[in-house]
Amino acid sequence: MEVLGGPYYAVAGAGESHGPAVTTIIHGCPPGHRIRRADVQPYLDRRRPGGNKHGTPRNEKDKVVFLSGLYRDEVDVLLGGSKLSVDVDGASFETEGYEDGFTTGEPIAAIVLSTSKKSGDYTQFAGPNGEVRPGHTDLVKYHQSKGFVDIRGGGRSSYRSTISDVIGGSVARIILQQLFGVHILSSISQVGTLRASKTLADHLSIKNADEIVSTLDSAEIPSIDTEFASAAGEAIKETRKRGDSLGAAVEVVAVGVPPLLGNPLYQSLKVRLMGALGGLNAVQSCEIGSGVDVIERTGSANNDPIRHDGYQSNTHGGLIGGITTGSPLVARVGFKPTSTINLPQQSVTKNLRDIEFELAKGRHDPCVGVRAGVTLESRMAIELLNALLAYQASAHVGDAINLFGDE
Ligand SMILES: Cc1cc2nc3c(=O)[nH]c(=O)nc-3n(C[C@H](O)[C@H](O)[C@H](O)COP(=O)(O)O)c2cc1C
Ligand SMILES: C=C(O[C@@H]1CC(C(=O)O)=C[C@@H](OP(=O)(O)O)[C@H]1O)C(=O)O
Repeated sequence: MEVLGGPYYAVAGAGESHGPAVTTIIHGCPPGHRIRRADVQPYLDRRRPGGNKHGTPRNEKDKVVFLSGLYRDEVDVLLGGSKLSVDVDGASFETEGYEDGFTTGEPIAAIVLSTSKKSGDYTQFAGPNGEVRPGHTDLVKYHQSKGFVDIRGGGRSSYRSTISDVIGGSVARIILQQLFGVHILSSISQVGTLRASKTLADHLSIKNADEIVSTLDSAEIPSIDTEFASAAGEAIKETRKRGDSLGAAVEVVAVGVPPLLGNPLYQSLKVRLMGALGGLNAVQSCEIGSGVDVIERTGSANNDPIRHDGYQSNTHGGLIGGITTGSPLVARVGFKPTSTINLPQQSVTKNLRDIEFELAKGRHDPCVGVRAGVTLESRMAIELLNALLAYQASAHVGDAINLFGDE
């Protein structure tokens, strides 16, 4: 089944790039946590298309409406925000979404409408004679679906589907922050051949997290290294003008992570995290801690010294044996250059006739790394909350379970 996280905290999504809406259902959310729509919306604002001049020109507002799973007795506060109206069969129906409530432990559903679609731009890809973009899902999805794939935008394989990741991840990170003060941030560390000279992992702590968040949130290229960010912005602009695209790397770091979460082997937090981050659209690599740099080190240079108060350095990136150590969780994710470009390329039609492919129309990101950070953070939050719930489900065998006091 296509869910993120799980089995304890799981996020299910539905909806194509040019469909009416993207729908999300969160299963397994623990009860009693305050969730305000206004606390989730800023994460969707970071993800939305049209919010960054270095991203796709498609401009969606992506306002979230919560439909279930929240409650409080002050119903005017619970319902104090969004309205939902639908016209069907000549009749109009109106209701309110949830604005501010406490999780009940029951499924949380949310909806985000898609309103800025130019589906006519994609007729080039329709039917058996439709053309195939090298690097996108057009060919494999067409044949896998026996020709019934939605070809508008990237269909279900579009980055638009990650609205669900961000809604599920935002609820998870709000809860992790309420419980343990966890902060999860990301920073672009490479664009093409340009590399940042500062790393987020070296600079982030629980104390300065809010300050770093506000700097990154206001940046066009969200990177802790502002000099690199302005050079990267220029490179993206120039590359887009030439009709081409650029790859990127994004660093994701969580601080305040509780120790001892995660299973040791086949479902280890390392496996899960690498799958969750490495499985995102356009990702080609996912490194933990020092990543590929460890290959050239000796053990004496790579081992993190330990004292009674914890690990003294963090080449391990917060995980040993797939279990959290309490050190920051550190990952570095590598993205390929956007496959949809404005240059001629060799390709085929869906029925495998050779063609010289040229993109007719469409709105695309010239460097996918620019908008990817919030989704990586969200996926990390989902895996962390799932691991926390798994720990609590398995680590207290033998503890008394009482409802009305002592037996
Ligand atoms: C933030 C982000 C934005 C993206 N925007 C585009 C885009 O505008 N055009 C495009 O062709 N691919 C875009 N992609 C990549 C495609 O979704 C992805 O390449 C496609 O689903 C195929 O999956 P794969 O590259 O993982 O094999 C984007 C990816 C991310 C992470
Ligand atoms: C719609 C979003 O980004 C899209 C991601 C995407 C892709 O192939 O992944 C391709 C483009 O799709 P379209 O041409 O349908 O607009 C991007 O704009 C979004 O992030 O919400």
